[in-house]
Amino acid sequence: MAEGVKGQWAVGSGAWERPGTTDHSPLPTHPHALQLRDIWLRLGREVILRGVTLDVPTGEGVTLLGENGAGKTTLLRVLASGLRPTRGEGRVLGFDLRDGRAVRDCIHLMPVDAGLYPDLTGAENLTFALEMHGARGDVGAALRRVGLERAANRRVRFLSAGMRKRLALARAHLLARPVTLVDEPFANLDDAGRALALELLGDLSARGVTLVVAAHEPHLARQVAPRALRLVGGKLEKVDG
Ligand SMILES: Nc1ncnc2c1ncn2[C@@H]1O[C@H](COP(=O)(O)OP(=O)(O)OP(=O)(O)O)[C@@H](O)[C@H]1O
Repeated sequence: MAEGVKGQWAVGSGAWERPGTTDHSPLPTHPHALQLRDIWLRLGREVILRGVTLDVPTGEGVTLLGENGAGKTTLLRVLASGLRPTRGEGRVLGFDLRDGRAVRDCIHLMPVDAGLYPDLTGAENLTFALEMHGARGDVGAALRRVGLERAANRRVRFLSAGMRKRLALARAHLLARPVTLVDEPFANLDDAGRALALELLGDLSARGVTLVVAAHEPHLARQVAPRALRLVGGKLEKVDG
């Protein structure tokens, strides 16, 4: 732990079993899934985040709101250690954000564009994701659950936007990382797809996964991630009600 921040971070230890898989190798757990302290981020000439401080107890669900361009995706990328803050510090399950490898092992980010490999099939994308995390799971069942069994052997580049979103949700559900960040999970989905997204994310939440859901549909997102925060002017504001 860096000098100067001792005592600022809650500590804890334990083991995490990957829910939904047959792989029970322990991962660290911690009373706080996310801890951010005065995070600033500049991208080019623009300062996107201007002092974001956040504590998310493990297992809590957070809905992240904010208008287009507010910085939701950027904040999710910081949390996934994909972008290094210009200033400030953060921890994911006790791991310093600068320890990208440790953070990426316990976190999954579902990007807004689904973040799939276009030249792999649906089944290959899921299998590859499991292998990357050293986890096991039932790829066929995951594809069936999201209604993509017939698309299992089609390359992702030939799937529709909604089908890709379903596949990305299936991957997030299969991986069930202790901290799961989802960027606009309801976009591009039909009514049944939105219900499915709620079901899969609700399932993760019920298993103790800490969810952060960036969305423009608070009425949906808060069903699975009740605490709502809004990014305004690069800072987080509490949303009442
Ligand atoms: N690579 C980049 N370089 C420079 N600026 C960027 C970069 N990526 C994003 N931005 C800027 O950061 C700001 C926040 O973008 P971000 O995608 O985080 O917003 P958002 O809240 O997710 O928006 P939306 O609701 O439209 O998805 C925007 O002004 C955007 O132009």
